[in-house]
Amino acid sequence: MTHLLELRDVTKSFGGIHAVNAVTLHVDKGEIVSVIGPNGAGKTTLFNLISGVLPLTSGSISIEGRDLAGVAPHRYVQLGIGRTFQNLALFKHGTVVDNILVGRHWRMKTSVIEAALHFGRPRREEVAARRRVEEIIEFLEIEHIRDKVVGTLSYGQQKRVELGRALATDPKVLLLDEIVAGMNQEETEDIARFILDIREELGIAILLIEHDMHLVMDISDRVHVLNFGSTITEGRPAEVRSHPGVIEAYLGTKAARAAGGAAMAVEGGAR
Ligand SMILES: Nc1ncnc2c1ncn2[C@@H]1O[C@H](COP(=O)(O)OP(=O)(O)OP(=O)(O)O)[C@@H](O)[C@H]1O
Repeated sequence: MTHLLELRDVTKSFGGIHAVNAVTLHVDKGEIVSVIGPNGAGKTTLFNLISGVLPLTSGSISIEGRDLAGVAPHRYVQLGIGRTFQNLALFKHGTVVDNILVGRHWRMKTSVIEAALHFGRPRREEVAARRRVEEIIEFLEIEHIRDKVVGTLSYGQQKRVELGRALATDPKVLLLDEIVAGMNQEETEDIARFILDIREELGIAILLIEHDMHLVMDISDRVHVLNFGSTITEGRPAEVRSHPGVIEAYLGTKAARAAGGAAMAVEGGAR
């Protein structure tokens, strides 16, 4: 079976450190998969490999059966890999519309030179791009801030704009890097709802890195656990939560105490 996104024995070394070590994982259409692990486990490096920001040391990554070896990083977006970043990477002086439109332009086929030579396609593409941006704005319920300068918005609103920009690339799989970090509970619940809607209504698969264990356990179909770059285990949230290797990996760290507490609360139905 061809998976939507497939990593096989993916390794990334920095000098002597295996930041990611022989990781094999996949995401199928319609799935929400989370990658968790203590600080330094290799999660961000893994995302940077999947989105073409970093080259692999060894192994392979494919999307819809197409091996990404030799594919230029900017083409990853066109092949359907979209992402958000851990630290907001928005144009703070641009409006919400401008920022989401940037995502659309990453996806568009027309280059600047082509745009200078032909008129028909670029113009049609531009009209279609603006229409798509408006659909995304409506989907994310941010009509009321569409013309606001991004730098003036709250952190939660900015995160939503970043989500919008990633959606504007029309991804087949969307990588969300700690999308709810720094958000309050209400904002987190809003994002959880949007993630589920993105899957249900837009048919986009999701791969997320997350420290918020409530979110992970609530919305993931499968959870992949890393520690020191290697996979500890992979499975349904309930299986992963009680895995001895996972508990051990988290024990003693701050994230672990939060995670352990969250896991227990979830198990105990305290939410
Ligand atoms: N550019 C780099 N050069 C050298 N080492 C790196 C580089 N990037 C990451 N590392 C190392 O690789 C390991 C994995 O780091 P990574 O940032 O991927 O972990 P993480 O799971 O995302 O951590 P966090 O939860 O804190 O964001 C760490 O030991 C880190 O120091």
